[in-house]
This record gives sequence, C-alpha cells and structure tokens, in this order.
Amino acid sequence: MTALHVASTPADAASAAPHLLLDGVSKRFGRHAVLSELTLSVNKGEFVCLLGPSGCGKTTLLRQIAGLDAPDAGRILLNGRDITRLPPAARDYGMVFQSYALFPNLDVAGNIAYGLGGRRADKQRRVSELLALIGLDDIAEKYPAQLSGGQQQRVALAVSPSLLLLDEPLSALDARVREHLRREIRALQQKLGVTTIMVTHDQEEALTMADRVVVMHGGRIEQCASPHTVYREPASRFVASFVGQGNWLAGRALGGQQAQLGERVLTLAQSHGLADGQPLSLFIRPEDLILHAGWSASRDADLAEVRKLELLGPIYRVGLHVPAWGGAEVQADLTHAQLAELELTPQRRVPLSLNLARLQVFAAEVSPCGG
Ligand SMILES: Nc1ncnc2c1ncn2[C@@H]1O[C@H](COP(=O)(O)OP(=O)(O)OP(=O)(O)O)[C@@H](O)[C@H]1O
Repeated sequence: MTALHVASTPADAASAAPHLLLDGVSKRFGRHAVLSELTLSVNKGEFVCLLGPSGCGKTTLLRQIAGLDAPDAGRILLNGRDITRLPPAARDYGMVFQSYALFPNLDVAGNIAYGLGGRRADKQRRVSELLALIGLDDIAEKYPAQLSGGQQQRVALAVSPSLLLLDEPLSALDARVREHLRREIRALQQKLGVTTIMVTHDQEEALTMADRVVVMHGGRIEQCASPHTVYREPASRFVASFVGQGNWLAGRALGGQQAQLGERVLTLAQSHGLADGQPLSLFIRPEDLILHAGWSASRDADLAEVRKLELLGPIYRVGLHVPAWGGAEVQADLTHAQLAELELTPQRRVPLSLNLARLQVFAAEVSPCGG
C-alpha cells in the first residue's frame, strides 16, 4: 500500500467552505486524457472512496491532490486556498509519501507528535490521548518496521492529518484481515474526524467504508453519492454494471410509463422519457425479483423455470429462464427460508415478477451522468 499524509494547516479550524475542492481538474499523458474535467468537493471529516476499474484514473487523481503531479487544467483548493500549482516542497504543510504515511526513523509517539502543533507539554498529552484512542499505548516506542500492517494503519490515522490520502491500503491483505481492518479504519477515522480519500477498485470496500463513493470510469466521474444511492439508484449503465450484481433485460419503450418486455407490458414507477419504440435496457437487482408461492399470488407474474441453484452463504442465487420475457435468463436472490417455503428445485416452474419500484431504465446506450 501507499499512503500520503498532508499535515494540518492553520486555516482548518475556521473554514466553512468544502475542505477540499477539485474544480474541473484535467490531466493528459501524451494524447491520452486520463482525467477529464473532474469536479468534486469533500467536506471536513468525510470519508470518500474513489472507486473504478483499473486504469480509470484513480491514482492519477490522488497524485494531483497530493501535489505529486500538477493538472493541465482546473484548480485544487484546500480550505479555500488554491494549491493547484504548488509543488509539494513549496506547500506550507508537511507531506509524507511512504508506506502507511509513517516516518520509518521515528517511533510511534514521534510519528504522532510530528503532525501536532502547540507547546511541548500539550503535544505530549495529545500524543498519549491519541495512543490510548487507537489502543496502542503499549507500543509508543516501537518503530514502523516493528508494527503489523494493521497497527501501522492505526498510527497513520492517529497522525491526524488535515487530509489522509490512501491508495488501495487493504489490497495486499487476506479477506478476513481486510474485513476486520475496514471496520477498524472506518471507526477510527470517524472518531478522529480525519478527512480521508481512499482509492479502491473493490466495490465492497467502498460501499462498506465510505460516506460517499465516487465512481470513476475513463477519467470521468460517473456518479458521486452515498453508498446506498450508488447501489440503489445507479446513475448510468456503467455504475449499474460495475457496482453489485444485476439483471439486464432488453425491452422497448411504449407511451407514457409503459415498457414492453417480451410479451409483457410493464407499467413503470416513473416515466422513462423515451420515444415510443426506442430500445431500452431494464436493470434489476437479484433481490428485487419476486418469486411467488402460488399462481394466484400476483396477476403480474410470468412462469419461470428454475435452471440453477447456487449457494452463496447467507443467500441462494437462483438462475431462472423466463419464456414470456423474450426468453430472458435472470438471477434472483433468496434467503434460505424463502427457498424452503417455495420448495424450489431445478426444473421446477415458479411464478416470477419484477419489483417495479426497483426497476431502473436506461436507454440502450446512455451518456454518463456527472457527480
Ligand atoms: N506517468 C504516466 N505516464 C503515462 N501514462 C500514465 C502515467 N500515469 C498513469 N498513466 C496512465 O493513466 C491511466 C490511469 O492510470 P491510474 O494509475 O491513475 O489508474 P488507476 O485507476 O489508479 O488504476 P489501478 O487501479 O490499476 O491502479 C492508465 O492508462 C495509465 O497507464
């Protein structure tokens, strides 16, 4: 992992403006536009995840914020102060670009004290408080190389920077440790109120840790919203496909709020705003498909044949073939209790409908939606 740490500036306390503002930031490498007019504001104490596939520009954006690279266009403001053109050395805050943002030649207490201002006695008191807070008071005299990965992360947070920039901090760890550290980092970040921007390509990490997720694709922001909104109301086809699982169904727009799916006419929760006859893509999460115990349960249901049952731990993912929906193959998620109640087995036929309130409609090719 790499981590960047920008120490506090005196302006921090008074500012009501966004803590960090990126205003139309663009960056090219040769002819390749890696960042295209990105605009993003981050509030004090917020935890923002930059999420996107490999090569979408996450690390490049983090490097612009850190000042390790300068954008070709746009501005970066920290507490209202334009820092865009300042090389790291000319910025009047300290910055570290090392593993876990720690100085290897300072012990834990020294690392924490480095970022703190004030008189020596106050500093010592604050260091003790922070060590207690992160639960590492017994290792104050150890050096970063003597710490475990998790301990290093905790110290990096306790260094209490104005802005903590983390680039894939958990990617090298095994799943169990990663899950534990996610919770620990998030809890500490909230306790300490450290404004944090973390790069990840792991959607689960972003959804579980962030206040806001910035989904990037091809150097642009596709959506910037809470994890709940990104998951439940993806702003573009890309976001819908990249975050979580989902079923795509090919349909056709009818007048008003209606859409044709195979033989079925659906009345959507909202107007799709598309011209009559235009092809559209209907998107629905596996948990938003409804399997019915009896045929009379819903007049809106169509018969589906169970093709596959896959155990995913707490839920079953059921593969279904639906002749009435143009022969669509879909996946539905069911709890163990639901599966038992429906007595589902392969080849069995079951009435299936869509939770129309949860159905998302996209034009067959839709333009990205900015965050
Ligand atoms: N110094 C550079 N010179 C030329 N091209 C670069 C440079 N740095 C990054 N790129 C290119 O810019 C694009 C974005 O790279 P970046 O590292 O920001 O992506 P990323 O989203 O962080 O990906 P990953 O998750 O794989 O780290 C890539 O195509 C990369 O090859």
